[in-house]
Amino acid sequence: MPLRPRLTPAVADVRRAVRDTLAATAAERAQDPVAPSTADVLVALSGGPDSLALAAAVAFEAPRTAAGSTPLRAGAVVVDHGLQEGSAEVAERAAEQARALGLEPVLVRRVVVGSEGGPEGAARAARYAALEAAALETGALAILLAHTLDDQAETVLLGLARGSGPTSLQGMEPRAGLFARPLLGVRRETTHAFCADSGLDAWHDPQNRDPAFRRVRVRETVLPLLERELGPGIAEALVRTADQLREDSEALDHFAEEQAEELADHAEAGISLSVRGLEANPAALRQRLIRLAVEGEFGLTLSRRQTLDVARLVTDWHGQGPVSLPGVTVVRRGGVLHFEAAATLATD
Ligand SMILES: Nc1ncnc2c1ncn2[C@@H]1O[C@H](COP(=O)(O)OP(=O)(O)OP(=O)(O)O)[C@@H](O)[C@H]1O
Repeated sequence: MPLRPRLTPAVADVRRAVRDTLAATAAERAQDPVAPSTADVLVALSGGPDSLALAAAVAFEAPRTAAGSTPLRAGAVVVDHGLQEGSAEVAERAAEQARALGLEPVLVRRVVVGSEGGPEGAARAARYAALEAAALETGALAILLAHTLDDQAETVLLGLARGSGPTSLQGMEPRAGLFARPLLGVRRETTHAFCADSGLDAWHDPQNRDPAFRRVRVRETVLPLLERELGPGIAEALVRTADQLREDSEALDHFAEEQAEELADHAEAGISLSVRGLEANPAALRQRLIRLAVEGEFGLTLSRRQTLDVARLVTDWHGQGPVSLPGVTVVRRGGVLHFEAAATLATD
């Protein structure tokens, strides 16, 4: 299937969207040109229209992106979750399409999906682990995911419906560690038009239409209803809100990290924070300081409820006992909050 794309508006839009990410990766590669690698970027390809359009745009743009004195090399990874009948054939077909587009190497990785975090969460965890392993194997500096503006808008709306805080409402990050999402500014209809214009025959995951999933109902019913009732541009508006929240949230994270350096004391048993320092901070910073302490010291991510339980040792102090978190105990003693490994306290 040699790709002879017409340069339609959709093809131009998707190609343009990948250029910045590829240029950033090329600059990174040029810093370390002798590092052993077989690919510089990997496209995470499910075979669906979004990731197929991404794969085709990257296949076109990568050889035109200079990484020092050589062009950028792009490969692909297809993860076979082994959950649906015929999944191996779907994965192999996607891999064939990637090879035909000129991506190299193209890896197919079969994963075993556990049960922790529900079926979707477990599949996602297995997929991300396989993608990271593929990057390690090939020496790739970035894994490109094909989430679109519509995916982002759905994520924000789902977060609003759950009453989430800014961390969820800011949606998916354009870059997080190895993972990059170059299509977050591109509408799904554009990736679909890209495939049609380029003669690419995408796979349509039946789960993407199954109304048992909240996300599918948001996509197929809720967002179209909002657009009808409130006017077009709702998806873009939701993403603008998410972008503003991300900016504010990043600023608060930055201030909290600065404060943590002043307020935190590291001891053998764990970490402690001065109550007076926590009191002097507004709630948003106090909660971040608590989360930072627990995450930095014990690698535990606190829910909002757990964070507020700990914060009450500061804001609603009446001599109450310790707060128990998974593997961590938080106790207030002498004007200080002590975060200690649960086992340490038990043997005191
Ligand atoms: N089986 C897979 N193998 C490799 N990458 C995947 C796989 N499933 C999803 N991804 C990557 O994660 C992104 C988001 O996945 P998600 O399931 O939310 O979207 P999707 O509906 O599968 O999108 P697409 O239209 O690309 O299939 C995909 O765009 C793709 O880049």
